[in-house]
Amino acid sequence: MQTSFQIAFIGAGNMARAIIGGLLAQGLPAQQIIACEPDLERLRDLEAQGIQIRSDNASAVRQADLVILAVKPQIMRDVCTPLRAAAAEKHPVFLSVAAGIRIQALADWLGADLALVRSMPNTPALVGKGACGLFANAQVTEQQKQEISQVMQATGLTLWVDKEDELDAVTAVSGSGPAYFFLMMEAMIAAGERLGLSPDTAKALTLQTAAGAAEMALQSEWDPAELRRRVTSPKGTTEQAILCFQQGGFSPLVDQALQACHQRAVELADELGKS
Ligand SMILES: NC(=O)C1=CN([C@@H]2O[C@H](COP(=O)(O)OP(=O)(O)OC[C@H]3O[C@@H](n4cnc5c(N)ncnc54)[C@H](OP(=O)(O)O)[C@@H]3O)[C@@H](O)[C@H]2O)C=CC1
Ligand SMILES: O=C(O)[C@@H]1CCC=N1
Repeated sequence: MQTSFQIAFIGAGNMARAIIGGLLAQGLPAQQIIACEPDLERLRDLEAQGIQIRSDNASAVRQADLVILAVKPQIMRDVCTPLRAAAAEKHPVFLSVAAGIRIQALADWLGADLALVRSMPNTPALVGKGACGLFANAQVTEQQKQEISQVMQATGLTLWVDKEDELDAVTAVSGSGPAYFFLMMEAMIAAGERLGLSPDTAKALTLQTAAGAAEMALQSEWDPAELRRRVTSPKGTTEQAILCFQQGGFSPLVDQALQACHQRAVELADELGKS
């Protein structure tokens, strides 16, 4: 990928590292990335890959065109407010990946005239299979949106949403979504073992089946419901498993889980968004 942007990551934990991995894999030169954490020792592996490292967030903001805020929502306010002066000097675009931090809160903490993007990525960004929702404030220009799309597309699917509130739904579906599929994998591997497969065999079959089902659903002209029906022979084996899921309330449970996730994103925004 090509961008002239210097990209600073404030916080270099799980999500930042997934995006960084995706960007490097797509050929972004490591020197265009700056990673910031209070403890420099935790950044040595990134430094070894050619990434610039800093323990001073403000110095990174002064050097960046795009600042990716990737700290926990609970500390976002304390991390952002000391960056106000550097932001006013350099005017980079800020992109937050935090669940439940509204653009208005970022504007209150960083500066009302700044170009701000709120996003909800997910960790499969690391392998270029991420899914990311984005919402920009009015200060973000079309050209900046295009540049940000180009950066985030290096990590996978990238969609702009029309209303900021939609990002809480994006959180429930794809931000947190990888964990739901990992949970399903954990349960299937354990069940496979109980049915007599070795742990390695149960894991290999489960992961390949998950990847195969996802790839097939992406490539197929049929929707997932039809693909499911095509696996489910009348009076066959799958039918028994699906019946068991349905009798256990699988679809309402998934609905409840996503509602709870969505609700938590709204709660976080209400709790943490005060200026
Ligand atoms: N993990 C996920 O799947 C997803 C996460 N997100 C969002 O990404 C954000 C980060 O989450 P995640 O990566 O999981 O969390 P992590 O805890 O893994 O990463 C946050 C990093 O920020 C560091 N940090 C703490 N204080 C500062 C500071 N003052 N300046 C710079 N860095 C600091 C932390 O260091 P230390 O550990 O020493 O405190 C940590 O390494 C959250 O807002 C979350 O909502 C969004 C989508 C998916
Ligand atoms: O669990 C969380 O709060 C973060 C946001 C989405 C995925 N992980």
